[in-house]
Amino acid sequence: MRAKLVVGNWKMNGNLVQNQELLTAIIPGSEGLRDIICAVCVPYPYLPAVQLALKDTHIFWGAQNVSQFDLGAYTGEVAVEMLLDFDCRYVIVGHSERRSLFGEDNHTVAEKFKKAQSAGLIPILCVGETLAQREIGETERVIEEQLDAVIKLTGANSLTQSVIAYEPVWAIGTGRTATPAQAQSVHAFIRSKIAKQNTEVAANVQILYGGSVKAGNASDLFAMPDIDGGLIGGASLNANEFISICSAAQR
Ligand SMILES: O=C(CO)COP(=O)(O)O
Repeated sequence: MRAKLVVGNWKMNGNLVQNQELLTAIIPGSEGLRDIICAVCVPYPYLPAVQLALKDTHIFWGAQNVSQFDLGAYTGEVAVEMLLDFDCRYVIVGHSERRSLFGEDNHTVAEKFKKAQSAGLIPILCVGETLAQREIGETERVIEEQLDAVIKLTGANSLTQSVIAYEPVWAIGTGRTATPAQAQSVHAFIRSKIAKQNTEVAANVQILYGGSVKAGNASDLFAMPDIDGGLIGGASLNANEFISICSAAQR
């Protein structure tokens, strides 16, 4: 049985004071949660403060990106070893904002995935199609290419120690959510694709949905058989919303 997982992606938001307020409100709310894993992925500079705030709680933390390179002359980059210094458990790789705004292609994302995993971090691999791609019937092809780049570099077995997040680009920050049936259909496609290589890995890998998840639509999404939780953007910045979404993921 796969555990449900809800991850907040704070994106480039917050400051020291606001983050502390947010976590102070989330922590007590998280204490009553059962059978679900919660985490927040925060901007790099706040990792020490977030680690300090969360270290004795049930909430895990992580980063939103990582370098594909080893330590060295890469100005402005952050290496996996640095994330380990702050006990990160998760790192998001290949978010659509990184792909579209910062030029990360499938191969770069796969390298980041591999680097994170070889250091013992759990990569959260984001995949998803744009509206234009969906409208011309390319959804499965796009997602297949995104997954294949990782499988080619690391092997399908590596997906056991990872999380996949299906985030349709047209649903991110738009208030437009994929219907539970639309999301389920893509999640089932992802799982069946992995099953062709390894049925056990396919049965165990957590596949999250992301894109305008709110307290009001989370239960219907999480009730779908192949949706194992959510990757939450905007709503993760509001403690009540985030805790409600986590509660909706409880069995
Ligand atoms: O991109 C997302 C999470 O990574 C989703 O963002 P929103 O929940 O704000 O749509």
